[in-house]
Amino acid sequence: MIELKNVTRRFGETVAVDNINLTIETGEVCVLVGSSGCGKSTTLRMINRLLPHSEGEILVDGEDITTMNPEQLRLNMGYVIQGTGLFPHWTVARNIAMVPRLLKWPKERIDARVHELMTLLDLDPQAHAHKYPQQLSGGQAQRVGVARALAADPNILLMDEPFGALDAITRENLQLEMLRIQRQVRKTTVFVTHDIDEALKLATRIAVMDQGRILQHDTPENILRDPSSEFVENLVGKQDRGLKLMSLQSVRKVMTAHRDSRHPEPGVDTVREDDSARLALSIVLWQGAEQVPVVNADGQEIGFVTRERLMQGGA
Ligand SMILES: Nc1ncnc2c1ncn2[C@@H]1O[C@H](COP(=O)(O)OP(=O)(O)OP(=O)(O)O)[C@@H](O)[C@H]1O
Repeated sequence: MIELKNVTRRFGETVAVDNINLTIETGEVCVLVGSSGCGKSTTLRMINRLLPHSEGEILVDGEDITTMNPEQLRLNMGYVIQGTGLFPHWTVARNIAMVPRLLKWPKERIDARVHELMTLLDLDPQAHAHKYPQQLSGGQAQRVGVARALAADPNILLMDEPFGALDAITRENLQLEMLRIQRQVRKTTVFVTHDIDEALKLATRIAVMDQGRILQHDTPENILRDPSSEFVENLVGKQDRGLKLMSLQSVRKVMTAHRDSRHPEPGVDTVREDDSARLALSIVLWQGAEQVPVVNADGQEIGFVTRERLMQGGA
């Protein structure tokens, strides 16, 4: 658990972070979102002591970080930044192995860990382990950055606009990867972005920041349903809130189940039970259909979702 209590950071006259209180529970993904200059990165960098805080207290698992050795603290916190920060003259494998080498793990353990992480991040070890960062695509390099942050199995992951420089498709793929990996490894994560859609997709809870303050700290659903101020309302988008809520809802929640699963009709569009209600709505609207069949991970048809139910869904 990470706790920020009345934390302020000043740069000369500028108050970058203004007396914030924030608790990030173990295993949750807290996304800091807000416009440029609102204090997101400063908040993140105070947590791993890359920046000292001017006032207040920051506790990790109940312990004040100023009483800890900064190097030890950072070894327990993976850090991923935009543009990766990989060492250009080191191979992918060596970049990922950076912290385990610092910790003097035996070579076999390091090799096994590099292999395991590259596989987890969908990077073929045979094809990529011996490449240099400039031989990778932007998306691959960012995956290596995430693998490096996870290498010594830290409890905490700090991610500062990690997907900010990527094209929309690669970005979406990496967001999905992150959700998958998070389900497997459950790191306490603080994630900075200025993209509200990225925040809504990835967060357990979102902290909306403006001018160094936290305006609202709540689940994506509550932020959409009940924005605490006009600023937050504008940030989440007044007009398409209903659609965004549907993106958060799975088909599973709005479907009618068949008594027995069956083979789907050939050639008919289907949705999976963990697809979003928004996708199902898009399909019924596009096809002018009254309902769409729902399949499970094995491709068996297990139910259907109706246009009528979907139209009630975002309310
Ligand atoms: N090293 C520094 N020296 C002086 N002022 C700084 C420094 N770092 C940040 N600031 C100021 O503190 C404020 C918050 O900056 P910060 O980088 O935390 O914002 P941010 O929300 O992460 O912005 P962005 O999304 O553009 O990265 C800004 O006004 C910025 O100019």
